Amino acid sequence: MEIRYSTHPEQVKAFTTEDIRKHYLIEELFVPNEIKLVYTMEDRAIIGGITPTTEAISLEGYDEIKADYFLERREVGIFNVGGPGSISVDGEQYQMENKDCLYVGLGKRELLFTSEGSENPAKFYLFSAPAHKEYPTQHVAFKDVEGDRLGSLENANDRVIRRMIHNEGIQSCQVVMGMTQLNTGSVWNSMPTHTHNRRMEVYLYIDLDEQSRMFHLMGEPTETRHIVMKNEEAVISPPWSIHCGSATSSYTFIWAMAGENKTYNDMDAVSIEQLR
Ligand SMILES: O=C[C@H](O)[C@@H](O)CC(=O)C(=O)O
Ligand SMILES: [Zn+2]
Repeated sequence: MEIRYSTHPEQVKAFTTEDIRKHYLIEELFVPNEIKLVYTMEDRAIIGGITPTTEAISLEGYDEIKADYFLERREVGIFNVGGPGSISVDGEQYQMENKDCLYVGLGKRELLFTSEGSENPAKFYLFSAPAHKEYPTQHVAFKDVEGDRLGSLENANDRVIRRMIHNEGIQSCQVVMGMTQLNTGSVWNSMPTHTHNRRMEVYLYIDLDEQSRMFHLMGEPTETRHIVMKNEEAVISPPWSIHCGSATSSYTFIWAMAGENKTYNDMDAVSIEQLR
């Protein structure tokens, strides 16, 4: 498990491109037959990728969290961004098609991740946060969530947002999670942008082709920086940072938050005049 410390906005003013990437960008999440985990001190979230091939992969406790099993003091939201697979939670089997979501609460001991085939393996994306109460395990199939239309083609941000783990959906202690899909010809997400000092957020960009790049924007509204990202990379947004971006093609992203509250609308809107 890799550890990422928190950063102060004053530090970021002097960051080089390499510094920014080292602190916020998460590359190579989906390595065949491996578990990749990044523990960020921002709200103690753990971001992960699990890519089983021929054998099942078990998610266990780690010394970094001094836990005998992963969910001893945590909850986790999971999306499958690869081929079909399944997750077994204390013996209960959940089928996970592409873009399906599973929430697993505090206290579940055995988590086994399996791919249906090794040529097109499942890619399980994880977002975990500390939890103090058990909520039931819940699966939501992508096809069963209609979603809401946001933006417009004129503004190059025509998109569909699906909220899976949130106040009116799957219940959790801290984790709020969902997926936004940009329609063809649209490239901008989350603009006009916002911060939410109550919650950190992570974006995982998917469905970008090999030659496309995301120009993700971060930083204080008056000190913006950008990170050039590829398909299947994630980026950590500290609570004080904006998080939005534009890519060279349309794409999908999974957003995940944890912190002080679970109120999706609790955002501090940033007007376009404020941005520097
Ligand atoms: O705090 C909420 C998040 O940044 C995202 O949900 C924004 C988003 O999905 C979008 O604009 O499409
Ligand atoms: Zn946000």
